[in-house]
Amino acid sequence: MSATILHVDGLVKRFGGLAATDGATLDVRAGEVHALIGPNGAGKTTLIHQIAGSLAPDAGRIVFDGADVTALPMAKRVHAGLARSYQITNVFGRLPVLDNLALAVQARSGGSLRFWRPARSERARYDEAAAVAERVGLAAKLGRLANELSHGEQRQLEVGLALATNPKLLLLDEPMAGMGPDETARLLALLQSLRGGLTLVLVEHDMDVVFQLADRISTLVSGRVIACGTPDEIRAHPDVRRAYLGDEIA
Ligand SMILES: Nc1ncnc2c1ncn2[C@@H]1O[C@H](COP(=O)(O)OP(=O)(O)OP(=O)(O)O)[C@@H](O)[C@H]1O
Repeated sequence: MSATILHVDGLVKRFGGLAATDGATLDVRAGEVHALIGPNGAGKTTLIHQIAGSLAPDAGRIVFDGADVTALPMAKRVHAGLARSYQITNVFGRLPVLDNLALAVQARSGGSLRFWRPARSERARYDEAAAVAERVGLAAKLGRLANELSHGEQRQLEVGLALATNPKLLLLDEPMAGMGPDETARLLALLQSLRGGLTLVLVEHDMDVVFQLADRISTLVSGRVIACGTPDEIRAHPDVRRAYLGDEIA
């Protein structure tokens, strides 16, 4: 069995009187694809924000790759190898795909946005950006402006921007949202191709995607993980069926 790369212990986040996460506990193994599912409002996105570091928990602990990162700001978590795929609003729409990726590579190296840089490191950065573009299926679109990409291609670019930070674990919040069947199939194939070297944690409402992609699934209800297991175990789990899946996957 693989080692645990992420241990989430008793995370709580309250918004006024509402506990969006209410003692969420979860273990993610190195190299696995781990899906978070649950009904609307169960706290999935809140949990992803807490793991990424964009939302501070009110209680609980996050241990990543052997270190307690609960109090670390997001940028330091990215440096430690814990990255989140962002919505396209965070990319430079009027810059080409390749430049967006090169900026993400630069951000990882801690580079500032100086206008003078040694030519060799500049070339290395662009070579690396091109390699990431290839990995996410955008090798033919290097010169295309980000805001001219199709919706599915923008999602591929988002994944590429996260990959450019060279993560050990990648968090994805509803990667398939708003995509048609062809685009979904393409992104699914891309995520499949990442398995192994990288650990993936994703929130996804498309159960076909979840059950095809995930090695293990955690089910969140009212801010707590009520069950964790393989797709077969989750499909058959009486509490999960009662709380969420019902006849959907019968
Ligand atoms: N910033 C916020 N302020 C107040 N309430 C919030 C905030 N963010 C989330 N909530 C509430 O916390 C609960 C959990 O929300 P969250 O978005 O984490 O659930 P989710 O499982 O991702 O839902 P969905 O599947 O609908 O995206 C919801 O009741 C939501 O309304």
